[in-house]
Amino acid sequence: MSYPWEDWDHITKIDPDKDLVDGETFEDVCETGTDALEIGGTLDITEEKMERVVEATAKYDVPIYQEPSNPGVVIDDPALDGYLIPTVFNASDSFWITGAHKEWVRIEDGLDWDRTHTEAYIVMNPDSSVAEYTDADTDQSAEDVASFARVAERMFGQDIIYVEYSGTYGDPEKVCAAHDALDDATLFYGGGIHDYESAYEMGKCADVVVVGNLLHDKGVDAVRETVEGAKDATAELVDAE
Ligand SMILES: CC(C)=CCC/C(C)=C/CC/C(C)=C/CC/C(C)=C/COP(=O)(O)OP(=O)(O)O
Ligand SMILES: O=P(O)(O)OC[C@@H](O)CO
Ligand SMILES: [Mg+2]
Repeated sequence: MSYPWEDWDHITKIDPDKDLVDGETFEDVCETGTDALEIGGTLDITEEKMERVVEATAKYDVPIYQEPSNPGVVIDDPALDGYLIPTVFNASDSFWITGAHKEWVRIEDGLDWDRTHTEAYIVMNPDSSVAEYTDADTDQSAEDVASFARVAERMFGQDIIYVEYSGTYGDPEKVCAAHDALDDATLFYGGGIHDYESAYEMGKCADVVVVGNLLHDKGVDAVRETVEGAKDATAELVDAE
């Protein structure tokens, strides 16, 4: 089975609760060269806010995925290419590993399984909302992170492993360790990517870099730089093969 994210280098994550920089549009976001849009955030997300972003981005070429932070915000919109459903491997509360998923399946009849995929998160920034929200155990060495990644791929059949430092730049050694532990699964990295260099450095370790806050704080020119960094990192890895 092949999946679209196997060809991606860069995702822009849009938080429906936050505004774009003044004067910028969703068309500008779609023209940054990013490979996909992921729409989601942890706090204060509603169906209405989700719908607004999907509507504004649907007419452009970039694929759009919803990343719901709880079952109550999932929207049924044909414009979505799919759903990327988190499961947090280092959550202390099993609700964030399988519990929310069970509730979702229980309340929702007729889930579109072909468009539904999971992301195996390893949450690493103790100060992020997502770490607090899921009560994640973020004290993980490179070896721990690599082992979680291997468990996710080999024992739980996950196609996407996501090392998440939301809000802060992570430790490339840990991200590279996760990458080395994987055979075929795709490694996403997100957290604190803010310029060409940071995208390039993490792009050397992860298959896909995810850029979030930068879009809302600095805007599309800054995001475009990170697209270039991520793409250059991949191109060099391919050349070296
Ligand atoms: C079963 C369904 C439909 C949903 C459950 C999904 C789960 C387990 C969610 C756990 C939390 C999670 C991993 C959410 C993904 C979104 C995310 C990481 C957003 C970024 O969060 P922060 O940057 O920390 O938050 P803010 O930007 O909102 O402060
Ligand atoms: O907002 P930033 O720090 O770029 O993180 C991106 C993403 O991984 C958040 O889920
Ligand atoms: Mg955020």
